[in-house]
Amino acid sequence: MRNRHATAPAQVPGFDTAALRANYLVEDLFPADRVELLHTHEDRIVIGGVAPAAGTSVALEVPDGLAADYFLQRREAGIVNIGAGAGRVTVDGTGYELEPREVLYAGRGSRDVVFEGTGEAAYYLISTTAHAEHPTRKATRAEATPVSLGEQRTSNERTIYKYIHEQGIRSCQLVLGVTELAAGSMWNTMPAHVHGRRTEIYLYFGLDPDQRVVHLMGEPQQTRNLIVADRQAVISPGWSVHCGFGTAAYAFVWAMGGENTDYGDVVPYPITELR
Ligand SMILES: O=C(O)C(=O)C[C@H](O)C(=O)CO
Ligand SMILES: [Zn+2]
Repeated sequence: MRNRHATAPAQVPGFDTAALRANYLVEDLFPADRVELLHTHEDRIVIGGVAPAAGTSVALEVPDGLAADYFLQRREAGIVNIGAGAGRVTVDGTGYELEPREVLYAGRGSRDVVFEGTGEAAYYLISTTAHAEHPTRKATRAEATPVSLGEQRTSNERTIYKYIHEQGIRSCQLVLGVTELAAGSMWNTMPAHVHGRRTEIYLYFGLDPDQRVVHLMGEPQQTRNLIVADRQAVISPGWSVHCGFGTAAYAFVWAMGGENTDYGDVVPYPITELR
């Protein structure tokens, strides 16, 4: 399991492009033969990914760094099929079919998680610490809570599908959804915001290989940018804005862990206030 230390905002002005990418961008998350994992000390979130070959299956192993008997012994996880075709995840012997962009929540205490390869499915996992057991549950796109935001005029017309949240699949601290942009809309998350009580991670997907998302991060008064490719993630500490624009169509999984699960607990910064 890779490890990322937490950073302070005062470090950011001293980071060059390589250091920014080394601290906040996560690349190479979807191998075929194992679940690639990365732990960040920002709210102790673990993200992972696997894209098993058709006819194979890959189990979620517990890495040494968690010092646990099994991965979800003290954790919960959200799993999203970000691939182009259906997949199947088995949790403690129960199989869950996951169509593209559908979400499975696996509660604390789940022992065996297995990702089945269909050739087209790719599984993204995000895990936060958990102090209580909530039932393992899947949600289809129709069961998600859609929130429509933005306008065509400002190129940010989009639908935020909330899956794991206070009115949806319940969790200890994980809040997760998928944002889809309307055709021609390129900007996500405008106005940008921060939420000091939670870390958020965006996993961009559905982007053509020769296109990129320009992701803005940093304190609102001193932003930096990361050039992000398909299936790469960006870690946003509680002090960092997070928004971006794509050079072509894309979607992203956003997920948060931290002190509360109140989706609305954010401080927005209009574009006119960003520097
Ligand atoms: O497009 C958006 O706006 C988002 O997807 C915002 C995320 O939901 C988010 O950052 C939640 O804090
Ligand atoms: Zn946010």
